[in-house]
Amino acid sequence: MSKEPDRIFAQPMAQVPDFAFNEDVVRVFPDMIKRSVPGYPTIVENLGVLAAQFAQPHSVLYDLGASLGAVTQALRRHVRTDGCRVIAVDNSAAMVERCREYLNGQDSMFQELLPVEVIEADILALDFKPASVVALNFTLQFIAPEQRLALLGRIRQALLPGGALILSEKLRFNDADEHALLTDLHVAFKRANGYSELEIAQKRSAIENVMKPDSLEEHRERLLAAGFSKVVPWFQCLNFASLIALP
Ligand SMILES: C[S@@+](CC[C@H](N)C(=O)[O-])C[C@H]1O[C@@H](n2cnc3c(N)ncnc32)[C@H](O)[C@@H]1O
Ligand SMILES: O=C(O)C(=O)C[C@]1(C(=O)O)C=C[C@@H](O)C=C1
Repeated sequence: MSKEPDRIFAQPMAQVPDFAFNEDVVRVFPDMIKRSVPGYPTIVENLGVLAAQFAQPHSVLYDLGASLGAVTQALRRHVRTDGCRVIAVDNSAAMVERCREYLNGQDSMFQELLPVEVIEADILALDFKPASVVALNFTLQFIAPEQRLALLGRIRQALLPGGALILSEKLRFNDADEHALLTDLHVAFKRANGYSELEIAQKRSAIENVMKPDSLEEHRERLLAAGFSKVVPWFQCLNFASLIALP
């Protein structure tokens, strides 16, 4: 993975453009996500461990909004179930191109990995195959809020008995004090990871129009409305969490 440091928001910008998963972001993405999302390495590695418990023989494992394929690589490190294959999907051409390179690297270093296909597509237009594991790792928050329920409904329909959706998201909190505290602590996390006040402020304004976090309660209610039977949070670090949703 690229070691290039994220300096995207380091210089003052006259007008901060909306955040996009373009070539510039792709180049620094491993550094950006690790320094921005508390618990990210733990979530990614354990997503593989969890997936191994839900993977059903001869089924598909989806990594939706795969970016550079960190989750796909974790699935391939941990899932040993017969006949499984991974489908990684992203609608950023720059991400998909680099993701394929990284997965080729993984193929050349390890044997007997699950087969993987990387597709450049909009997950809202995807024709889902029967799947035992679906990972949405910090992707749903970039989908327009009015499209989220329909997408989760289609994922639920595709899920096989014994499978699971694993959903990781930045959270907002209905209690104003809780929201303020965890937001401040997230800023402290970013500062401790070397981001300046300017970088933190410019990134905040870049993502505010394109990334709309929900509360844990909203996630739970929407997942149940989409037909999931049980929602179990398995990880939270500050204002970032990951949930297991069972069909
Ligand atoms: C925060 S990143 C996901 C990080 C990644 N899952 C990981 O764990 O490293 C969100 C990704 O979702 C992708 N994305 C956003 N909307 C999408 C859509 N409608 N269809 C497919 N991919 C989408 C973006 O291009 C971006 O790569
Ligand atoms: O909240 C932030 O500041 C973030 O940077 C979050 C977040 C995310 O959750 O996906 C936003 C964009 C980048 O992909 C990396 C991290």
